[in-house]
Amino acid sequence: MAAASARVDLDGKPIKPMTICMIGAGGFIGSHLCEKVLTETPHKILALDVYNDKIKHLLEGENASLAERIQFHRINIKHDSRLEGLIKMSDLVINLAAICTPADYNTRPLDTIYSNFIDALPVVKYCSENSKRLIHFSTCEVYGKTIGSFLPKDSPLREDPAYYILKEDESPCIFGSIEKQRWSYACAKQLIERLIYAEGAENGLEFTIVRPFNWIGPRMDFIPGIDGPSEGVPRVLACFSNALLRREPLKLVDGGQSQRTFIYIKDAIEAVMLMIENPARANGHIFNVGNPNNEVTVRQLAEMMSEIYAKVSGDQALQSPTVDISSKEFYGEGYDDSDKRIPDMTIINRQLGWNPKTSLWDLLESTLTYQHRTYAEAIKKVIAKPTAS
Ligand SMILES: NC(=O)c1ccc[n+]([C@@H]2O[C@H](COP(=O)([O-])OP(=O)(O)OC[C@H]3O[C@@H](n4cnc5c(N)ncnc54)[C@H](O)[C@@H]3O)[C@@H](O)[C@H]2O)c1
Ligand SMILES: O=c1ccn([C@@H]2O[C@H](COP(=O)(O)OP(=O)(O)O[C@H]3OC[C@@H](O)[C@H](O)[C@H]3O)[C@@H](O)[C@H]2O)c(=O)[nH]1
Repeated sequence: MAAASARVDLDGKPIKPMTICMIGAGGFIGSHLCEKVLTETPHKILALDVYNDKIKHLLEGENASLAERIQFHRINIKHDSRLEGLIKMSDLVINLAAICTPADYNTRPLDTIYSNFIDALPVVKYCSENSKRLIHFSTCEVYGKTIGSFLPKDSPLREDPAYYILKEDESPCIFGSIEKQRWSYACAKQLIERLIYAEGAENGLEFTIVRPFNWIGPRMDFIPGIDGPSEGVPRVLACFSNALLRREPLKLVDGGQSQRTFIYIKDAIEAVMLMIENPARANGHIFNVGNPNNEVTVRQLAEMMSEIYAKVSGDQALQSPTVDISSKEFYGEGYDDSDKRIPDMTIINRQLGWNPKTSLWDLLESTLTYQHRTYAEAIKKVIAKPTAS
């Protein structure tokens, strides 16, 4: 791979091939990161996960030169003595492993807290003790609610970006009360961020923390009843895709008034690659990774997805494409929500010169084309099957 080994970093220095221990490599983000690393760099991957369905095409791929640089280890990091050895064999550790679907935060708060804090502890410890660089995946949810959300509805200050733009080094983390168990995830992620930061300050751990802002694209989560449990509740992209595939109305939680900025997974992966290959610029930093230009309310997202799905599938959109549902009915007791999430891009721009490219319309069009191609036939078969009475 002569071309790949001649690659240089942002400062013109040659990038040495490395071995990356990727924990949670079998998930949505991990699968895209594995693909990118294998196809565009000479690096090797030790891929750790309990599942590998989303990276099977890389492990058994027709392309042997890719498959020989990735080694899958079926490991649950909760209890597996092989973890430290694999970390020791690596130059860089990337930890993606987590329970990260909101339907779990208030219904399985213990699992959520263990997964996002306790289970991440040994990873941080082994990295620190063995002087391994760590890229840890946190979340935009650590910001919680915006300051603006506490102002009166008609306050002109709500229009002032100072009250809603989320900055890594300035914004506070604002969560709801303990009864609102939605925040169990954000709180666990915040504490592991603080621990990693402290390991950096006191023991010299080389770290980068990533705060993803709603990354979406192919292979995200699962379609209930097809490649995941029928009663499971994935994140919004898969919930809405499932409804579109089944020709059912899209459910808007509490009227779909919450706002999100969505970023195409392929844009976001470019940012992670820059972090991987530019340690001098990325170490010691926390990075927002999102697309501030792609903001919509959840209602607008539903309307856009309905329009685009009609175009890619050739089916007419439903007469009433959405239906309102209370958060209590949809998620159960203890749900709460982030009102608005716009990332400030100053730090990632300054350190890595990165900017997202893909518009919301374009990323939904390519993602829904994938969803239709992957699931439409399977859904038709399930719908056609008579149900047992
Ligand atoms: N997708 C997003 O927009 C988003 C947003 C914010 C934060 N994040 C964070 O990014 C990371 C990856 O998210 P994702 O969207 O790819 O989620 P995902 O659920 O698709 O991937 C997580 C992977 O971790 C694995 N895993 C979980 N616990 C494990 C354990 N004990 N041992 C081994 N493997 C384990 C899962 O099997 C899964 O394959 C998570 O830490 C998540 O909190 C993602
Ligand atoms: O069918 C649905 C699903 C979801 N929603 C709403 O859509 C919004 C987005 O929901 P998502 O399931 O994508 O999850 P959220 O954006 O709330 O949280 C996510 O943020 C970043 C990551 O850390 C996690 O992946 C997850 O916590 C929420 O307001 C939710 O209430 C619906 O209105 N209908």
